[in-house]
Amino acid sequence: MGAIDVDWRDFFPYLRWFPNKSLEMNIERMDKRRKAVMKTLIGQQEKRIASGEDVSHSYVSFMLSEAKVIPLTYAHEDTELGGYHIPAGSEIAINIYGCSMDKKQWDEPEKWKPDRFFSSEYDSTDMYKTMAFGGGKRICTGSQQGMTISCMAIGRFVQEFKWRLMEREKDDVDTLGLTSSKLNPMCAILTVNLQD
Ligand code: HEM
Repeated sequence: MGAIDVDWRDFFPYLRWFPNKSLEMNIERMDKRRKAVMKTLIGQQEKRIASGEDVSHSYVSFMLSEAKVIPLTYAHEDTELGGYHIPAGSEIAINIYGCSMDKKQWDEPEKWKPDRFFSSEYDSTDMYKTMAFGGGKRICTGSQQGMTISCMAIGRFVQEFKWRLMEREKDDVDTLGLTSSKLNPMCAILTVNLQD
């Protein structure tokens, strides 16, 4: 949640001094809760390791052994990435919207064409194609579960119900923040699909 929260000051770096208290408090609250959970998990794992239990295949052990966890978007030292020179101290934001609209990667990217994923050209298991789950070492650990639940839920909604828009409802999707959201909540009428 914190990662996709938008701080408008990022778009106007010269206004960085301007306070944005609600965002900062929100991030602080999430950070406290995350730290409390992580501290407990790490504590439990450390106890298991100290007792000699073999926990080498656990995710937390892996993270503990590689504990120099590097945020994806901050360059600690001068580095080369994809042929670009990134000076130390730079913050890097990946333009996922731009990647998803890249015509070299996607045929008619602006069109809603879920059928495109039937083609072998678009491998739905290729996590880097959409970056929906992030990437690298900190990639979403629940990606498989997220994919399974989302696909199953959407499939069931489509199979079990007939969908139609409320009268005068129009397709007014627009991009707000970092994700695409409806400008106004969509009102749809669902009826149970009794045909099958
Ligand atoms: C469709 C559903 C989901 C989406 C779109 C999603 C997306 C993401 C994204 C974008 C990240 C940040 C990755 C990065 O920093 O590169 C993330 C991290 C994470 N997600 Fe998910 N996620 C989903 C479902 C889940 C589920 C079901 C779980 C757990 C059961 C989960 C657990 C996590 C955890 C633990 C992290 C932090 C990983 C780390 O920092 O090492 N996610 N997720």
